[in-house]
Amino acid sequence: MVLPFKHEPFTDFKDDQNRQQFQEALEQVKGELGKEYPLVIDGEKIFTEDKLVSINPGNKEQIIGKVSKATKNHVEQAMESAQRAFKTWKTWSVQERADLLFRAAAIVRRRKHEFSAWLVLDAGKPWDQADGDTAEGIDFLEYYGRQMIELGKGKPLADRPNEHNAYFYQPMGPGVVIPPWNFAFAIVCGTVAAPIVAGNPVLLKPSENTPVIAYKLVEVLEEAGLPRGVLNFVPGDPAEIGDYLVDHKETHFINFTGSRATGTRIYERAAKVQEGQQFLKRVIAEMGGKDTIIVDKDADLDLAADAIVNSAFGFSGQKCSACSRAVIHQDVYDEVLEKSIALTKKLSVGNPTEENVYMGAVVNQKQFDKIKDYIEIGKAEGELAYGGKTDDSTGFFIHPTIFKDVDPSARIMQEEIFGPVVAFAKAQDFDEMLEIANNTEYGLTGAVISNNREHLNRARYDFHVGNLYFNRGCTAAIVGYQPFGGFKMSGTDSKAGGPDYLQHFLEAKIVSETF
Ligand SMILES: NC(=O)c1ccc[n+]([C@@H]2O[C@H](COP(=O)([O-])OP(=O)(O)OC[C@H]3O[C@@H](n4cnc5c(N)ncnc54)[C@H](O)[C@@H]3O)[C@@H](O)[C@H]2O)c1
Ligand SMILES: N[C@@H](CCC=O)C(=O)O
Repeated sequence: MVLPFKHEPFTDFKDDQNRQQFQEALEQVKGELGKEYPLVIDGEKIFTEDKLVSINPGNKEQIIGKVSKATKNHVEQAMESAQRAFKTWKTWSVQERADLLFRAAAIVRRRKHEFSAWLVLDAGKPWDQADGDTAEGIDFLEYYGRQMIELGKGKPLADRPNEHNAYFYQPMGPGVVIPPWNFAFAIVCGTVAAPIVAGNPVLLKPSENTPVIAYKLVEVLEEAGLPRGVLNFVPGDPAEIGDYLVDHKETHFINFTGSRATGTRIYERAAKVQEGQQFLKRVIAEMGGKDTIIVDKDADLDLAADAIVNSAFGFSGQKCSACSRAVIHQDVYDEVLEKSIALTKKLSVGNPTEENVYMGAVVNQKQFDKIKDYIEIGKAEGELAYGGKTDDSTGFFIHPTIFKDVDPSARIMQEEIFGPVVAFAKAQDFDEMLEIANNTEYGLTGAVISNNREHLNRARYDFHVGNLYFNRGCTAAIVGYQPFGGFKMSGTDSKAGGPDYLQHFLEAKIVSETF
């Protein structure tokens, strides 16, 4: 019997034993750094000369792993293997496919700290953030397994005398999964597990920043019994193989999570019907955010400051959901700003392999340079209220940064920075707060801190974001509790971790029999 879904508990790092076990996992993973990893095509491990070299963002000298790079030829072989695998994978019962995900979840759960330790070293995640990432990966496996069992029952239809109508779901065929690096385990897990449990083979091209932890998932699924060819691992240079994967005439779906620029490119290219293509491709594109926390005059101001600071600086703001805009009622603006600065001063920045580090390094030099540029832009657009310090001598460290008195149309209020930078803007009343909150091209997350029920009710419908939170921060959605996905240029609103997600990878079929 499958137990009802409950999210994976987070590790309590106040507990000595948990801390000790996490340290041991870090030591174990450190002993495995620098290894070479293959492509996986049709179950075969293929090592190539050309490699992606993944480094520790907190310690640039440390090589995490060297991962083989797929060429277009490899992608072609992977697609052929996926097509072959589809013939048998689609015949597995939904229960058998779901059981495979449950076994994979059990494997990860048993080695939870090891996976989190890889995230600390490969993605620069502090312990608690890494633990949350691994827990979310387990949740996706558990949740989508249960959802598939449910969908396997089809949907009820009306029948008439001598007529039997059936509504059921079937897989579509092979597709491509293109995840980002910032939830290097959870998002890879979720975006791969969903199409696979639905019966579709996958070509996984992980982010070039975090390919090692993605390979670890491939190993887990193999250990859980996934047949050859159902998951093909094709890391590589996106400039070389990205378009090829998307354009391929046998690619039935592209399950993408990443930036607006890449997502819109994929969306456009996938719309073109290639020679010999016999179906329309589906694109799931979950993209960036420019997320706002509104603080009403009638609000708990300590809660407001805590929500802003943790949503802005958790994982150094490298979340699509991160708060990068705080829009505050003029009557409480100074107080919320002061409280937010006071909380920010207490945050530690350092190498996340150490315990109790709040913020590690940002992911790479490119991201470091980009954030640094935005800090300079911010200095011209508003007043630097706190932070602004950067240091890339050993790793890519950026200190939490607050700008005040920023105009809502300023670049730092409009463009996704994806770093620990938050801009504060003052508003006269709730109408203006909502207007500012909605004045970006994104629509991913948002939060309202208020004790005014009428204002909360208005925000429910007029704050145009896919994930809206009341009296809490705007990050940390949990699978099955807050399905995730945004409006506007934040994407196709797929609601990952929600009850409608698997339908993106299924064809609904009706069979009507007269007798
Ligand atoms: N909405 C969400 O659920 C969500 C979740 C996490 C991250 N994000 C967004 O992701 C972005 C950060 O991730 P990133 O830096 O990895 O994004 P990115 O767009 O640079 O890369 C995402 C993926 O696309 C691949 N890619 C790049 N160019 C490609 C091309 N031409 N064809 C095919 N694939 C290509 C990359 O290799 C990577 O695997 C931020 O904008 C963030 O907001 C969104
Ligand atoms: N689902 C995550 C964000 C994922 C994007 O980076 C959250 O809710 O914070």
